[in-house]
Amino acid sequence: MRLDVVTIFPEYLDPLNVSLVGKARARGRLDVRVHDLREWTHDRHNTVDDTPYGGGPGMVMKTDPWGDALDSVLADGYETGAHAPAIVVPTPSGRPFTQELAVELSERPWLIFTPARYEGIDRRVVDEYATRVPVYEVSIGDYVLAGGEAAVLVVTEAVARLLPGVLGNAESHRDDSFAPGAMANLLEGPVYTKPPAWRGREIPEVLLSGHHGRIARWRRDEALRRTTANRPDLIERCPPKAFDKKDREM
Ligand SMILES: Nc1ccccc1-c1cnco1
Repeated sequence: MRLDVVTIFPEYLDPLNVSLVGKARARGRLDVRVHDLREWTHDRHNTVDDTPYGGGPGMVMKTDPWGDALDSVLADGYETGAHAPAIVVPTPSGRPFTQELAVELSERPWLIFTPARYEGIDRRVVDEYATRVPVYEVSIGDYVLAGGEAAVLVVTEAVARLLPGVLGNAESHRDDSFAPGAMANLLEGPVYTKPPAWRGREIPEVLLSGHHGRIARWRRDEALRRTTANRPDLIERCPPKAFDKKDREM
């Protein structure tokens, strides 16, 4: 997968050089290119924004720098063999970013992120490029950020970990919260590791029993408990599947 990010704060994307995404890049699973939007400005002050038509607070990001940047990134990608790009616009007014959307994005060969600052990007930029490529307007949650770069980090990590060969077997995303299966749509329950006792706190007995069926049931009960407490909407929306026969017999 190729990822391009066009931003006025390229250094904000430095975390893409470390950890899971950094390793995926080193392994050649991910080709990440970060571009400074100001490269496509031509005035002395490298201007990227202006006052909004119709008045109102804040500034709006201008059409020309974005248009020149996206034309350049698209041309470069096509010239180097990339194909089927999609533009991802982080915005508070976008569709919610979910695991399902992460899976959809992970199946695309090329994503171009356009994190905006200020009040957003002149709408004509999205309208123009939506005639050429799929455009995903995506929100990572109902809160206000100063810009979309943090959302790019979130989306990139959620997508990268789904790429083949990025997660080792030990880190399989099979048991993720929201992954399909009996625990689908349930939050993950508590986890424990050595030592067996810590400051007078012991491990739940069942986890030491070696009885896989009882352990599986305990984990599901704990997941149900946590989901009911923290995300009752997930229970209402998709009642968890019953344990299948093999679980009951274990
Ligand atoms: N608040 C923001 C400001 C600028 C660009 C994206 C966002 C955003 C994305 N998801 C939630 O908020």
